Amino acid sequence: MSDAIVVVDDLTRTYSSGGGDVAALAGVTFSLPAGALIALVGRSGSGKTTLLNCLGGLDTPSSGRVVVDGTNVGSLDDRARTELRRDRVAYVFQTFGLVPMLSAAENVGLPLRMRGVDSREREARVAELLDRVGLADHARQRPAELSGGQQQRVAIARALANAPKVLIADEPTGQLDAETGESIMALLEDLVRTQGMTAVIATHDLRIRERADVVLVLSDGRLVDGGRMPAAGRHRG
Ligand SMILES: Nc1ncnc2c1ncn2[C@@H]1O[C@H](COP(=O)(O)OP(=O)(O)OP(=O)(O)O)[C@@H](O)[C@H]1O
Repeated sequence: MSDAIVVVDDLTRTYSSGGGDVAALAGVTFSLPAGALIALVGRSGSGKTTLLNCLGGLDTPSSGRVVVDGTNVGSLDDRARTELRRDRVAYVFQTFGLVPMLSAAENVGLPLRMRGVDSREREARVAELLDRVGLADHARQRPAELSGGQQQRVAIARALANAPKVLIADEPTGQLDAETGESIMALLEDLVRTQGMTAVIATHDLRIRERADVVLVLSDGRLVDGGRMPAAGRHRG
């Protein structure tokens, strides 16, 4: 499986809480091809967020291995983890996570600023990214001046800023009406197909199954479907 961009091997994550240990993930194994759209589904509490957080280095496995783009995420020190999150794995959240005081353009430019990209190059890249998500005319607006769907587009543009190999999205349409949610899913699919990025999208929206190359189904912390890697993603280049 040399072209796997994500390899998860016997991953467990156990939380200790007042009522005893909770096995949020219990022996999850799968591989994902580069350039694929992955839907992660399962009932509330099945472990979706925990899995995404382990992929993105926001949470640490109790045991098992998570390899993203050749890097063993579980064994990274803080600096390497920060670099992974800055350069190779990007997140999109249900609640958008934009900085309220900054304009759309400034929000999108933040990851570039953090990487030390100079202002001229940053401006060009931000304009390109906003155009890519259909917001070229909204660059100066702050999040509160944008609709929910537009805010999520800004968050997606920001996630794309450093050209990540893997985009992780946790319920990206959870706060949006059905039609707006559909347009966000269509945008994410289009980005996967045209940029060769892999997107892992946790969602309750079953329509994503129609778009996805792989559907991972979690139940009580176990993968009950989708562990096998298909031949390849449908990257159109
Ligand atoms: N920090 C924590 N401490 C204790 N238990 C936790 C913690 N985070 C998650 N859990 C538990 O782990 C299990 C999986 O939670 P997780 O948030 O990954 O599920 P989910 O599938 O994303 O749910 P939802 O669809 O509701 O977001 C749940 O039983 C949850 O209560």
